[in-house]
Amino acid sequence: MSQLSYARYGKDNVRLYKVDKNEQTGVHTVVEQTVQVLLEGDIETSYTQADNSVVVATDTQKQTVYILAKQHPISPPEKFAAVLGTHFITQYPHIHAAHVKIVQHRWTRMTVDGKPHPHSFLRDGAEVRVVESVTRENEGISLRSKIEKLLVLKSTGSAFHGFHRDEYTRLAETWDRILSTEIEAGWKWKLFKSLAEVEQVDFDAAWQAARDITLKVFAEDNSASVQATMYKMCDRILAAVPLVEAVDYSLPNKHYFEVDLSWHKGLKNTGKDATVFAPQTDPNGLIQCTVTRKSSKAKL
Ligand SMILES: O=c1[nH]c(=O)c2[nH]c(=O)[nH]c2[nH]1
Repeated sequence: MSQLSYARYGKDNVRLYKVDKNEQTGVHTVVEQTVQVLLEGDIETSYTQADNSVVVATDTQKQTVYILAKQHPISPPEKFAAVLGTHFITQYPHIHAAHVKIVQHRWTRMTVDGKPHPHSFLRDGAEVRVVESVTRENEGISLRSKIEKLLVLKSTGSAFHGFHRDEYTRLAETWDRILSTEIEAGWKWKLFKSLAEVEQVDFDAAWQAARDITLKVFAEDNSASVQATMYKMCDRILAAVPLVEAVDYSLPNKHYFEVDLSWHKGLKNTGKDATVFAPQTDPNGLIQCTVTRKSSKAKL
C-alpha cells in the first residue's frame, strides 16, 4: 500500500560553547554554535517495523557532538561539520550520509580602555556564520558556507529606473533611494574527497573575503538594482576564492517609504527634501540568484 520515501533523523538545536584558555597570556577565545545533525541510511525498518536496533539515538548524536567538540577544534565550523559527518558515517556502517548544519553566533572581543579584553565579549548583532554539510559514503564531503542576518542600509547611492511599465505599474522611477537588506549569502565549495582535503582549506579567510566583498560592493556600488549589485558581489567572490563553485544571495528589499507631510503647513518631505521615512516590515521584495563559473551549469 505505502512506502517510505524519505527518512532522516537526528538532533536539532544542540547548543555548544567552547573556550580556549591560553595559560601563558591569559587570553581566552570563545566559540558558540547551534548544531543540527540528521542521519540517513538503512533505517527504514525503524519506521516501518518499529525496529529500534538500527537507531543511533538522537541523544547519542548529541553526546557525540560534545565529545568531538572536546577532542577537535570547533572553529572553523566547516572543519567541525566535516569531522562530525565523517565520524557518523565511519562509526556506523549502516549510516550512509550525515547532514550537519552549524550556526555560529557572534562573540566579539570587548575593547576596554582602548585595549582588547582577555576574557570579555559582546554580541555585536544578529549576524551568524552558517555551514551546511553533507558527508556521504563513497562520495565525499559537500560544504556550503553562509552569512545570514547581516543587516545593512545605505542612505543614497541606489537607484531604480527603466523597469518594465504597463497598466499594472504604479511605482515611480527613482534615481536616489534608500537601500536596505538583510544579507543572506552562500558559497558552495567544490566536493571534497576526504577530511584530509577539508583540513587544507582556509575557511576563515574565505568567510572574511566574502564578508568584505559583500560590504564593499554594497557600500561602493552605484546600485542600479538589487539584482545588478548582488551579481557583482557573486562575481567578485568567485574571483577571490578559487575552490568555490557557486555563490548565491537571497536579499530582501527592505523598503523605506517617503511620508507626505505637505498637509501640515506645507512641510516639504518628498523627493530631494525627504528626510523622514517610514520603514516597512512587509511586504518586501525578495531577490535571489546563484552565480557559477562559466564552464558549469547554473541551477536555477
Ligand atoms: O532593486 C530592485 N529590484 C526590483 O526588482 C524591484 N522591484 C521594485 O518594486 N523595486 C525594486 N528594486
